[in-house]
Amino acid sequence: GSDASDLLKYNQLMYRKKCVKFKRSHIHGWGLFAEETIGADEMVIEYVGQLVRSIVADRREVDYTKRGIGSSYLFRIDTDHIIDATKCGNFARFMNHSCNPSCYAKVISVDGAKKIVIYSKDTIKPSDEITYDYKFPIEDEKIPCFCGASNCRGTLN
Ligand SMILES: Nc1ncnc2c1ncn2[C@@H]1O[C@H](CN(CC[C@H](N)C(=O)O)CC2CN(Cc3cccs3)C2)[C@@H](O)[C@H]1O
Repeated sequence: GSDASDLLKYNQLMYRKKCVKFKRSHIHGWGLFAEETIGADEMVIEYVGQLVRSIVADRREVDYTKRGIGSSYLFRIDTDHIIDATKCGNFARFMNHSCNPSCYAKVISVDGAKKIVIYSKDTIKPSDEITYDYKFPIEDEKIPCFCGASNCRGTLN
């Protein structure tokens, strides 16, 4: 099933990381870009960070917002768990949102530990920006989306 394939691809990714780097993005600030061709349905990168429970993340979000960091290094895994990449994370935290993304996020279990991995949807060419749909919950205070896709929804939330 997909679990076995997830595990195989995760181990392959740990053995040989995909060549990616962060550069200025046309979408927003810094973005993550492929430096090699990445095939369709490949595991591109893990969204690394601290696994925290929702109540801890809520407290941190208030603190980060007060310190002007904002809350967008927080990645929700499920109703009770969040990955916080604010203090420790990898390049994955530079990925921007797109309404027509090159990748998608998936929660997998590795030895019982939940992890967020980013899979390519289609072939990604060198210097393509690596994006995924943030799937932010709908909010009153809108964040305008600059992904520029023809099917852009106009906002992130
Ligand atoms: N399609 C989009 N349209 C508009 N804005 C976007 C899009 N997609 C990502 N965004 C912004 O990017 C944040 C997600 N960020 C991804 C990387 C970001 N580009 C960066 O340079 O750090 C991480 C958060 C942590 N914050 C630190 C900051 C850096 C500069 C101003 S605040 C940004 C999001 O919360 C958004 O504010």
